Amino acid sequence: MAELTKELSQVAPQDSKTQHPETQNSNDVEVGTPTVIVDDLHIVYKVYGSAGDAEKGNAASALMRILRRQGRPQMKEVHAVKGVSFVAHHGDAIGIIGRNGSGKSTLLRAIAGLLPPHKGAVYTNGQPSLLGVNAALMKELTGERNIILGCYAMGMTPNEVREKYDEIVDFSGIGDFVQFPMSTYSSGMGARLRFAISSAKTHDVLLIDEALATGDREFKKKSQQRIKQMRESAGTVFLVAHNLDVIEETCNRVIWLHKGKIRMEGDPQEVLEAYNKA
Ligand SMILES: Nc1ncnc2c1ncn2[C@@H]1O[C@H](COP(=O)(O)OP(=O)(O)OP(=O)(O)O)[C@@H](O)[C@H]1O
Repeated sequence: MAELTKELSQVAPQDSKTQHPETQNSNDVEVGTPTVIVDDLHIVYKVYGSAGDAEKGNAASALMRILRRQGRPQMKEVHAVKGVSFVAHHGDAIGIIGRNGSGKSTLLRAIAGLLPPHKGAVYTNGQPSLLGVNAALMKELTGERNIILGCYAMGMTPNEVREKYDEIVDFSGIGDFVQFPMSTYSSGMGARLRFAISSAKTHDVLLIDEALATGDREFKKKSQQRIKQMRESAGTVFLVAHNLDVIEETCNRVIWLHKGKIRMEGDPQEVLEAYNKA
Protein backbone atom coordinates (compact mmCIF):
# COMPACT_ATOMS: atom_id res chain seq x y z
CA MET A 1 0.00 0.00 0.00
CA ALA A 2 2.91 2.34 0.80
CA GLU A 3 4.30 1.62 -2.67
CA LEU A 4 0.89 2.35 -4.19
CA THR A 5 0.67 5.67 -2.36
CA LYS A 6 4.14 6.66 -3.62
CA GLU A 7 3.21 5.81 -7.22
CA LEU A 8 -0.12 7.62 -6.86
CA SER A 9 1.68 10.83 -6.04
CA GLN A 10 3.52 10.55 -9.37
CA VAL A 11 0.34 9.94 -11.36
CA ALA A 12 -2.58 11.91 -10.02
CA PRO A 13 -2.37 14.42 -7.25
CA GLN A 14 -6.15 15.01 -7.36
CA ASP A 15 -8.50 13.69 -4.67
CA SER A 16 -11.50 12.74 -6.74
CA LYS A 17 -12.37 9.12 -7.44
CA THR A 18 -11.84 8.45 -11.14
CA GLN A 19 -9.28 10.64 -12.80
CA HIS A 20 -8.69 10.82 -16.52
CA PRO A 21 -6.65 13.99 -16.77
CA GLU A 22 -5.60 15.44 -20.11
CA THR A 23 -1.90 15.13 -19.59
CA GLN A 24 1.22 15.20 -21.66
CA ASN A 25 1.57 13.28 -24.91
CA SER A 26 2.52 9.65 -24.32
CA ASN A 27 5.70 10.15 -26.34
CA ASP A 28 6.96 12.46 -23.60
CA VAL A 29 6.45 9.85 -20.91
CA GLU A 30 9.37 7.60 -20.03
CA VAL A 31 9.07 3.82 -20.22
CA GLY A 32 8.43 2.52 -16.72
CA THR A 33 6.41 5.54 -15.53
CA PRO A 34 3.11 4.47 -13.90
CA THR A 35 0.23 5.11 -16.33
CA VAL A 36 -2.72 3.36 -14.69
CA ILE A 37 -3.27 2.73 -11.00
CA VAL A 38 -6.24 0.65 -9.96
CA ASP A 39 -6.72 0.92 -6.22
CA ASP A 40 -9.11 -1.47 -4.44
CA LEU A 41 -11.64 -1.15 -7.26
CA HIS A 42 -15.18 -2.43 -6.82
CA ILE A 43 -17.76 -2.27 -9.62
CA VAL A 44 -21.39 -3.08 -8.89
CA TYR A 45 -24.12 -3.27 -11.53
CA LYS A 46 -27.67 -2.60 -10.49
CA VAL A 47 -30.09 -4.80 -12.39
CA TYR A 48 -33.84 -4.33 -12.32
CA GLY A 49 -35.60 -7.69 -12.59
CA SER A 50 -39.08 -9.03 -12.01
CA ALA A 51 -40.29 -9.21 -8.43
CA GLY A 52 -40.54 -12.95 -8.31
CA ASP A 53 -41.23 -16.12 -10.23
CA ALA A 54 -44.95 -15.53 -10.04
CA GLU A 55 -44.50 -12.17 -11.77
CA LYS A 56 -42.25 -13.09 -14.68
CA GLY A 57 -42.26 -10.22 -17.16
CA ASN A 58 -45.45 -10.18 -19.17
CA ALA A 59 -47.81 -7.36 -20.02
CA ALA A 60 -50.43 -8.39 -17.45
CA SER A 61 -48.00 -8.46 -14.51
CA ALA A 62 -46.47 -5.14 -15.59
CA LEU A 63 -49.95 -3.60 -15.68
CA MET A 64 -50.77 -5.06 -12.26
CA ARG A 65 -47.58 -3.56 -10.82
CA ILE A 66 -48.53 -0.15 -12.20
CA LEU A 67 -52.08 -0.44 -10.85
CA ARG A 68 -50.79 -1.54 -7.44
CA ARG A 69 -48.35 1.39 -7.62
CA GLN A 70 -45.43 -0.94 -6.94
CA GLY A 71 -43.24 1.19 -9.16
CA ARG A 72 -39.98 -0.40 -10.20
CA PRO A 73 -39.55 -4.16 -10.05
CA GLN A 74 -37.07 -5.59 -7.56
CA MET A 75 -33.47 -4.46 -7.87
CA LYS A 76 -30.56 -6.91 -7.84
CA GLU A 77 -26.89 -6.05 -7.48
CA VAL A 78 -24.11 -7.80 -9.40
CA HIS A 79 -20.73 -7.30 -7.77
CA ALA A 80 -18.62 -7.77 -10.91
CA VAL A 81 -15.19 -6.48 -9.72
CA LYS A 82 -14.24 -7.05 -6.08
CA GLY A 83 -11.28 -5.16 -4.74
CA VAL A 84 -8.85 -5.23 -7.68
CA SER A 85 -5.54 -3.35 -7.29
CA PHE A 86 -2.54 -3.12 -9.62
CA VAL A 87 -0.19 -0.61 -11.24
CA ALA A 88 0.49 -0.52 -14.99
CA HIS A 89 3.55 1.21 -16.42
CA HIS A 90 4.40 2.97 -19.66
CA GLY A 91 5.51 0.29 -22.12
CA ASP A 92 3.45 -2.50 -20.53
CA ALA A 93 1.14 -4.75 -22.57
CA ILE A 94 -1.10 -6.44 -20.03
CA GLY A 95 -3.29 -9.41 -20.89
CA ILE A 96 -6.43 -9.95 -18.83
CA ILE A 97 -7.66 -13.53 -18.75
CA GLY A 98 -10.37 -15.41 -16.88
CA ARG A 99 -13.47 -17.53 -17.38
CA ASN A 100 -16.72 -16.09 -18.76
CA GLY A 101 -18.21 -13.60 -16.34
CA SER A 102 -15.01 -13.18 -14.31
CA GLY A 103 -15.09 -9.38 -14.78
CA LYS A 104 -12.59 -8.78 -17.62
CA SER A 105 -14.73 -6.47 -19.77
CA THR A 106 -16.05 -4.70 -16.69
CA LEU A 107 -12.51 -3.96 -15.50
CA LEU A 108 -11.56 -2.64 -18.95
CA ARG A 109 -14.61 -0.39 -19.13
CA ALA A 110 -13.87 0.94 -15.64
CA ILE A 111 -10.30 1.82 -16.66
CA ALA A 112 -11.76 3.60 -19.72
CA GLY A 113 -13.86 5.69 -17.32
CA LEU A 114 -17.15 4.25 -18.61
CA LEU A 115 -18.23 2.73 -15.29
CA PRO A 116 -18.11 4.59 -11.97
CA PRO A 117 -16.37 2.78 -9.10
CA HIS A 118 -18.66 1.62 -6.30
CA LYS A 119 -15.58 1.79 -4.07
CA GLY A 120 -11.88 2.41 -4.73
CA ALA A 121 -10.47 4.36 -7.67
CA VAL A 122 -8.80 4.30 -11.08
CA TYR A 123 -6.07 6.86 -11.75
CA THR A 124 -4.71 7.30 -15.26
CA ASN A 125 -1.89 9.31 -16.71
CA GLY A 126 -3.17 10.10 -20.21
CA GLN A 127 -6.38 9.43 -22.06
CA PRO A 128 -7.54 5.79 -22.15
CA SER A 129 -9.19 4.65 -25.41
CA LEU A 130 -11.34 1.56 -25.51
CA LEU A 131 -11.11 -0.40 -28.74
CA GLY A 132 -13.86 -2.99 -28.71
CA VAL A 133 -15.33 -5.10 -31.45
CA ASN A 134 -18.50 -3.07 -30.88
CA ALA A 135 -16.79 0.33 -30.98
CA ALA A 136 -19.37 2.80 -32.25
CA LEU A 137 -18.99 3.51 -35.92
CA MET A 138 -22.03 4.16 -38.10
CA LYS A 139 -23.08 1.14 -40.13
CA GLU A 140 -25.06 3.09 -42.69
CA LEU A 141 -22.03 5.21 -43.64
CA THR A 142 -19.26 4.09 -45.99
CA GLY A 143 -15.92 2.84 -44.68
CA GLU A 144 -14.38 6.07 -45.98
CA ARG A 145 -16.76 8.23 -43.92
CA ASN A 146 -16.24 6.05 -40.88
CA ILE A 147 -12.47 6.38 -41.12
CA ILE A 148 -12.81 10.16 -41.11
CA LEU A 149 -15.39 10.11 -38.30
CA GLY A 150 -13.36 7.67 -36.20
CA CYS A 151 -10.15 9.66 -36.61
CA TYR A 152 -11.86 12.91 -35.63
CA ALA A 153 -13.44 11.16 -32.66
CA MET A 154 -9.93 10.21 -31.51
CA GLY A 155 -8.91 13.86 -31.68
CA MET A 156 -6.87 13.78 -34.89
CA THR A 157 -6.61 16.94 -37.02
CA PRO A 158 -7.78 17.05 -40.69
CA ASN A 159 -4.12 16.96 -41.77
CA GLU A 160 -3.40 13.92 -39.64
CA VAL A 161 -6.48 12.19 -41.07
CA ARG A 162 -5.29 12.89 -44.63
CA GLU A 163 -1.84 11.56 -43.79
CA LYS A 164 -3.14 8.38 -42.17
CA TYR A 165 -6.08 7.61 -44.51
CA ASP A 166 -4.28 5.36 -47.05
CA GLU A 167 -2.42 3.53 -44.31
CA ILE A 168 -5.69 2.75 -42.52
CA VAL A 169 -7.31 1.40 -45.70
CA ASP A 170 -4.21 -0.68 -46.53
CA PHE A 171 -3.91 -2.06 -43.03
CA SER A 172 -7.59 -3.04 -42.86
CA GLY A 173 -7.32 -4.93 -46.14
CA ILE A 174 -10.91 -4.09 -47.08
CA GLY A 175 -9.89 -2.74 -50.50
CA ASP A 176 -12.71 -1.34 -52.66
CA PHE A 177 -15.24 -2.05 -49.92
CA VAL A 178 -14.13 1.22 -48.35
CA GLN A 179 -16.60 2.90 -50.75
CA PHE A 180 -19.53 0.79 -49.49
CA PRO A 181 -21.58 1.21 -46.32
CA MET A 182 -20.25 -0.73 -43.34
CA SER A 183 -23.60 -2.57 -43.16
CA THR A 184 -22.39 -4.57 -46.21
CA TYR A 185 -19.21 -5.77 -44.42
CA SER A 186 -18.71 -9.18 -42.86
CA SER A 187 -18.10 -9.06 -39.09
CA GLY A 188 -14.40 -9.76 -39.68
CA MET A 189 -14.10 -6.88 -42.17
CA GLY A 190 -15.81 -4.51 -39.73
CA ALA A 191 -13.50 -5.58 -36.89
CA ARG A 192 -10.44 -5.11 -39.11
CA LEU A 193 -11.49 -1.62 -40.09
CA ARG A 194 -12.16 -0.67 -36.45
CA PHE A 195 -8.78 -2.02 -35.41
CA ALA A 196 -7.06 -0.17 -38.29
CA ILE A 197 -8.74 3.12 -37.33
CA SER A 198 -8.09 2.81 -33.60
CA SER A 199 -4.48 1.82 -34.02
CA ALA A 200 -3.70 4.67 -36.43
CA LYS A 201 -3.21 6.97 -33.48
CA THR A 202 -0.61 6.78 -30.76
CA HIS A 203 -2.61 6.06 -27.64
CA ASP A 204 -1.65 6.87 -24.07
CA VAL A 205 -3.57 3.88 -22.76
CA LEU A 206 -5.13 1.52 -25.28
CA LEU A 207 -7.76 -0.97 -24.11
CA ILE A 208 -8.57 -3.80 -26.50
CA ASP A 209 -11.49 -6.13 -25.82
CA GLU A 210 -11.38 -9.30 -27.94
CA ALA A 211 -10.68 -7.13 -30.98
CA LEU A 212 -8.40 -9.69 -32.50
CA ALA A 213 -10.86 -12.56 -32.21
CA THR A 214 -12.74 -11.90 -35.43
CA GLY A 215 -9.96 -11.34 -37.95
CA ASP A 216 -8.50 -14.16 -40.02
CA ARG A 217 -5.07 -15.65 -39.30
CA GLU A 218 -3.16 -13.24 -41.48
CA PHE A 219 -4.87 -10.23 -39.93
CA LYS A 220 -4.28 -11.53 -36.41
CA LYS A 221 -0.56 -11.72 -37.16
CA LYS A 222 -0.59 -8.17 -38.53
CA SER A 223 -2.52 -6.82 -35.56
CA GLN A 224 -0.21 -8.53 -33.06
CA GLN A 225 2.71 -6.93 -34.82
CA ARG A 226 1.00 -3.55 -34.57
CA ILE A 227 0.25 -3.99 -30.86
CA LYS A 228 3.95 -4.67 -30.35
CA GLN A 229 4.77 -1.42 -32.19
CA MET A 230 2.18 0.44 -30.11
CA ARG A 231 3.75 -0.96 -26.98
CA GLU A 232 7.07 0.48 -28.04
CA SER A 233 5.86 3.87 -29.28
CA ALA A 234 2.75 4.38 -27.16
CA GLY A 235 1.87 4.10 -23.54
CA THR A 236 0.17 1.05 -22.14
CA VAL A 237 -1.90 -1.64 -23.81
CA PHE A 238 -4.54 -3.79 -22.06
CA LEU A 239 -5.80 -6.79 -23.98
CA VAL A 240 -8.77 -8.99 -23.07
CA ALA A 241 -8.83 -12.16 -25.15
CA HIS A 242 -9.89 -15.77 -24.77
CA ASN A 243 -7.18 -16.79 -27.23
CA LEU A 244 -4.27 -17.44 -24.88
CA ASP A 245 -1.73 -17.71 -27.72
CA VAL A 246 -2.43 -14.08 -28.63
CA ILE A 247 -1.93 -13.07 -24.99
CA GLU A 248 1.31 -15.01 -24.70
CA GLU A 249 2.76 -13.59 -27.91
CA THR A 250 1.65 -10.01 -27.30
CA CYS A 251 1.81 -9.30 -23.57
CA ASN A 252 4.64 -8.87 -21.08
CA ARG A 253 2.29 -9.27 -18.08
CA VAL A 254 -0.91 -11.18 -17.41
CA ILE A 255 -3.68 -10.61 -14.86
CA TRP A 256 -5.91 -13.61 -14.17
CA LEU A 257 -9.34 -12.61 -12.89
CA HIS A 258 -11.55 -15.09 -11.10
CA LYS A 259 -15.02 -14.15 -9.89
CA GLY A 260 -14.10 -10.47 -9.89
CA LYS A 261 -10.82 -10.83 -7.98
CA ILE A 262 -7.20 -11.15 -9.09
CA ARG A 263 -6.30 -14.83 -8.76
CA MET A 264 -2.75 -14.44 -10.09
CA GLU A 265 -0.63 -11.81 -11.78
CA GLY A 266 2.80 -11.69 -13.38
CA ASP A 267 4.89 -13.33 -16.09
CA PRO A 268 2.65 -14.56 -18.99
CA GLN A 269 4.13 -18.07 -19.12
CA GLU A 270 3.73 -18.69 -15.40
CA VAL A 271 0.21 -17.29 -15.17
CA LEU A 272 -1.00 -19.06 -18.32
CA GLU A 273 0.45 -22.36 -17.12
CA ALA A 274 -1.38 -22.06 -13.79
CA TYR A 275 -4.58 -20.97 -15.59
CA ASN A 276 -4.45 -23.95 -17.95
CA LYS A 277 -3.99 -26.35 -15.01
CA ALA A 278 -6.91 -24.88 -13.02
N1 LIG B 1 -24.46 -4.29 -18.02
C1 LIG B 1 -24.48 -5.22 -17.06
N2 LIG B 1 -25.49 -5.24 -16.17
C2 LIG B 1 -25.53 -6.16 -15.19
N3 LIG B 1 -24.59 -7.11 -15.00
C3 LIG B 1 -23.56 -7.15 -15.86
C4 LIG B 1 -23.45 -6.20 -16.94
N4 LIG B 1 -22.32 -6.48 -17.63
C5 LIG B 1 -21.75 -7.54 -17.00
N5 LIG B 1 -22.50 -7.94 -15.95
C6 LIG B 1 -22.19 -9.04 -15.01
O1 LIG B 1 -20.92 -8.77 -14.43
C7 LIG B 1 -20.17 -9.97 -14.33
C8 LIG B 1 -18.84 -9.78 -15.08
O2 LIG B 1 -19.13 -9.64 -16.47
P1 LIG B 1 -18.02 -9.29 -17.56
O3 LIG B 1 -18.71 -9.08 -18.87
O4 LIG B 1 -17.17 -8.21 -17.04
O5 LIG B 1 -17.17 -10.64 -17.58
P2 LIG B 1 -16.11 -11.14 -18.65
O6 LIG B 1 -15.02 -11.79 -17.88
O7 LIG B 1 -15.72 -10.06 -19.58
O8 LIG B 1 -16.97 -12.24 -19.41
P3 LIG B 1 -16.82 -12.85 -20.90
O9 LIG B 1 -15.55 -13.63 -20.93
O10 LIG B 1 -18.02 -13.74 -21.02
O11 LIG B 1 -16.86 -11.71 -21.87
C9 LIG B 1 -21.04 -11.08 -14.86
O12 LIG B 1 -21.67 -11.69 -13.75
C10 LIG B 1 -22.06 -10.38 -15.72
O13 LIG B 1 -23.29 -11.06 -15.69
